[in-house]
Amino acid sequence: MQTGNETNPSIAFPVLIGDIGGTNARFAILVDAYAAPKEFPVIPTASYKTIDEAIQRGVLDKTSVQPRTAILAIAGPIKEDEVDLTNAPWIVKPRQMIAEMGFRDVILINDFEAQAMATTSVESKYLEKIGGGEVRQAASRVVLGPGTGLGVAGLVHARHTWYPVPGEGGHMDVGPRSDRDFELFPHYERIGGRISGEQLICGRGLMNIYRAICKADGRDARAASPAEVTAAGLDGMDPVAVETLELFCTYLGRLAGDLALVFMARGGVYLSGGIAQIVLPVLRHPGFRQAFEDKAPHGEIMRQIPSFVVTHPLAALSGMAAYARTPVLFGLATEGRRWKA
Ligand SMILES: Nc1ncnc2c1ncn2[C@@H]1O[C@H](COP(=O)(O)OP(=O)(O)OP(=O)(O)O)[C@@H](O)[C@H]1O
Repeated sequence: MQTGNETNPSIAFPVLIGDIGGTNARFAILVDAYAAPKEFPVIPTASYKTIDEAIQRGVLDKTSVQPRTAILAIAGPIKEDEVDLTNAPWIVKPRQMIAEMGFRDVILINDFEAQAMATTSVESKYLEKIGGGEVRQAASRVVLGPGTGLGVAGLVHARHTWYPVPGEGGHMDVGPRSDRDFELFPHYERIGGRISGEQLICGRGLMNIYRAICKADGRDARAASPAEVTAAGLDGMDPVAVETLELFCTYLGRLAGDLALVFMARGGVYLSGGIAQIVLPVLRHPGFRQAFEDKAPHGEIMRQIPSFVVTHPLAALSGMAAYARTPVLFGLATEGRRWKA
C-alpha cells in the first residue's frame, strides 16, 4: 500500500540505493547501517528496456543479498504510482517492484534531494573549492548539477534537521550581461521563447552555446557532441569550443550566484554531476567565480559564500546512504512517495 502520514521513518536493511539519471543509472547496496556501500557498475539507461530489468540484471543477479528496501532518486516529479522519468524512457512502478522483486518498502526521492543530502555526507577530499568564502555550518546550501538537464535543489537547516528543497530552478531565465552575451543571445535556441538555464547549462546546452558562437562568428561547427566540445575545449584545439566552455562556466556561475542569493546559501554552493567534474579546469578560471560574485549590491555577501565542485563519482548515492542510515537527520517528506508491502 502507499502510506499516508509518515511518522516512523525507520528503514529496514539491506537497502538498495539507486540514482537514476537521464543517461546513467548508478546503484549500490547497503547491507547494514555501518558497512560501506557495495557499488555496482554504472548502467546506461538505454541498455535495458525497463528499470526493473536493469535492477534485476545489473544488481540483484550479481549478489546474494536480497534488499528489503529500495530508495531510488529519480529525475522528475513523483506524483503517481507510476513515475515517468523526465529524460529517460523508463517508468518506475513501485507496486510492481514490491510484487515481483521482493522489496518490502520502496521510497522514491528527487535526484537533487539526494545530491543536496550528499553535501552533508561526502568527505572533504571530494569537495574542490572554487574561490574564497567559508562554509557556515547549519546555514542553507544550494546544489546545481548540469547533466542531461540542469538539476537544482536547496538544503535548508532548521531544528537540527536538514530539509532538502527540490524544485525546477534549472528552468529560471538566464539573461545577457556582457557585450558578447548580447551578440550571442539572439542565436541561442529557445524554449517557448525563453532562454532558461537548461537551454545553456547541461549537455545539450554546451551544443547550443557552441552552435550560437559558430553562427554569430560565421564559423563551421567541427564538434558534433557535448563530449567533443569539452574535449576540444580542454585541449585548446578549437577556439569555438574554448569559448563555449568559458561561457558555460560563466552562465553556471551567474545562475549559481542567483540561487545562492535566493537561499542565502552561506553553507555553500555545490556543483554536482559528471559535466562539472569534466569542466573543472575551466571552472578554476576567473569566469565562474566572477559571474558568481557579480551580484551588486550584494557583492560582499557573495564573496563570503564558498562554492565547490563535488568530485565524488557517486555523490547522490552517498546522500541516500546518509539518509538510509540516519533518516531523522533529514526532513525528507515521504508522504505519497513511499510504498510498503
Ligand atoms: N565528455 C563529456 N563532456 C560534456 N558532456 C558530456 C560528456 N559526456 C557526456 N556528456 C553529456 O552529459 C549528459 C549526461 O550527464 P550525466 O552523466 O551527469 O548524466 P545523468 O546523471 O544521467 O544526467 P541527469 O541526472 O541530469 O539526468 C548528457 O547530456 C551527455 O551528452
